Amino acid sequence: MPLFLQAVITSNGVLTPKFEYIEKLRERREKAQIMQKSGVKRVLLLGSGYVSGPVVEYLTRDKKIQVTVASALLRQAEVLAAKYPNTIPVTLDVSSQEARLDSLVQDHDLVISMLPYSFHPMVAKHCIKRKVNMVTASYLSPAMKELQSSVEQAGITIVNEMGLDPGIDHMLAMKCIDQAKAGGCTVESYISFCGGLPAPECSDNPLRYKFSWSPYGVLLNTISPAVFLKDNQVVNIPAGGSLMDSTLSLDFFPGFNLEGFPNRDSTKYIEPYGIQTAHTLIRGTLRYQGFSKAMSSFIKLGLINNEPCPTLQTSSSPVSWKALLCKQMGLSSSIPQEAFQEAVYERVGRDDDKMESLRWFEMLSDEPVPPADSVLAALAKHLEAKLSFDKGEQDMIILRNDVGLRHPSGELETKHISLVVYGDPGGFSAMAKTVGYPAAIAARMVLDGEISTKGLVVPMTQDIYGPALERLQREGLHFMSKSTFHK
Ligand SMILES: NC(=O)c1ccc[n+]([C@@H]2O[C@H](COP(=O)([O-])OP(=O)(O)OC[C@H]3O[C@@H](n4cnc5c(N)ncnc54)[C@H](O)[C@@H]3O)[C@@H](O)[C@H]2O)c1
Ligand SMILES: N[C@@H](CCCCN[C@@H](CCC(=O)O)C(=O)O)C(=O)O
Repeated sequence: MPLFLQAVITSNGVLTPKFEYIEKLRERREKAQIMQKSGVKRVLLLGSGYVSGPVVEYLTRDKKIQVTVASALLRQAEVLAAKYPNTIPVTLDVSSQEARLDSLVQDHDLVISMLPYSFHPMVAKHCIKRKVNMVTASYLSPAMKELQSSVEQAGITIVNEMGLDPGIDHMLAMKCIDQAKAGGCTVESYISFCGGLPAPECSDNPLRYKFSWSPYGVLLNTISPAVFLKDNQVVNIPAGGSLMDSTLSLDFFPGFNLEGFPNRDSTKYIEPYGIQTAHTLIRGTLRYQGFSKAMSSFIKLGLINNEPCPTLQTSSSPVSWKALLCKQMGLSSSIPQEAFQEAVYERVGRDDDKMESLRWFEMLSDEPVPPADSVLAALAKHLEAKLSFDKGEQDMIILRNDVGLRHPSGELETKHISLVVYGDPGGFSAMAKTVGYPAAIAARMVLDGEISTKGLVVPMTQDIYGPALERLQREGLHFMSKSTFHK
């Protein structure tokens, strides 16, 4: 085909002759090279998913920052980059193109990894090799901690846990704890719950949930183990699904119908928060009531399983949900529908609501399972298709920290610190704003030398949380604080 007859759909949806498109890309790259020579800072953003938008929006407000958005999904990176100046989309699969990752890292002043968190240690190794600073919104995992001394030796900074939860929760906690200690108080308890939710009017599905961040991550968290401290007792919840049976109803905002369950190992924050005096320390996840009950049927059917599943990997002969569930229960897929439904009913504890939920998700039928590497990845794709936000629908985030403080007078005060944010219809989601802006603010602080500590950094010190919380307020995130006094 002659060159002028070839066309591409560009990120703004316009059919553009291919040579014009290539010309545009060439112009953008040349501009980037000129900018590099004129003191412009170059930021490599890895990942263009749910929460990446505000990162680019915030950074490119400064004309002296150029952002390269790299993603395995080029189209997704293009759509994001097209909205902002000085932003170049590139394709990169970090699992198969490590040399390309390395050369991109070398070519930038700072890397922000918004990839699935299992990739961060690999990215960090290239940042260490190329002495380039890095920011993530993810937990400081054991694999990242192993890199502590190499990060220090390389003389670079890696900021971790700079999102919402973890992120804003830590910053609000530490601001309160530091101020309380300065006033002579002792911290007796810390209870923090955070949830990414649909706005209440968008919650009409059996899970009362819609995805505002990685569906795979949301689902995987439901079988995580958890540890927390309650009245000086360490409580352990084993991995594999008991978490969804450890739900309690929460009424700190009585107008919302909320439940919560513990989130990972809360006790590991006793030391970094400096609250060895606390008898209770719980970090938890918030959902609308009904989530954990509906979710537990997926768990009971063995669907939250991330082991490779070769039968699901091909799209040529798709498996049906009925056949997959039969396999999970050790039944023949030719079993009559009635007997199949009875077996499922038995497996989910003879609960009519759970059956209704499985029917709503079309999982008791011959509906095909999306091709994926594992049963969990297939479920994530299936639910994402059914539980994404429609145009005009809003998500919300709720974050609530309750900090019990004993005053020198003996009086007990509970500080209730809350953040409630709604997504902008047609704009950024609440989750994207509350994860992307903290990460972008940290990136600016590193680029500007405001964060200069070398090694693995978390936002728990006043030099970081002070300016970061102030800047987040300027982005429209309003923190509320109230107190209750007990005799
Ligand atoms: N701290 C918090 O409050 C918080 C909240 C939400 C998300 N997060 C974290 O932020 C990160 C981004 O979250 P998200 O919801 O945008 O995730 P997402 O799944 O929507 O996006 C992931 C991005 O990575 C890209 N990607 C996946 N595999 C890749 C590969 N092999 N090579 C290159 N690109 C690849 C995808 O194309 C996508 O652009 C995740 O690590 C998530 O756990 C933190
Ligand atoms: N706990 C809340 C808020 C979600 C924020 C997601 N944070 C991720 C961070 C994972 C990481 O990147 O290390 C999580 O899994 O908790 C909810 O579930 O609605």
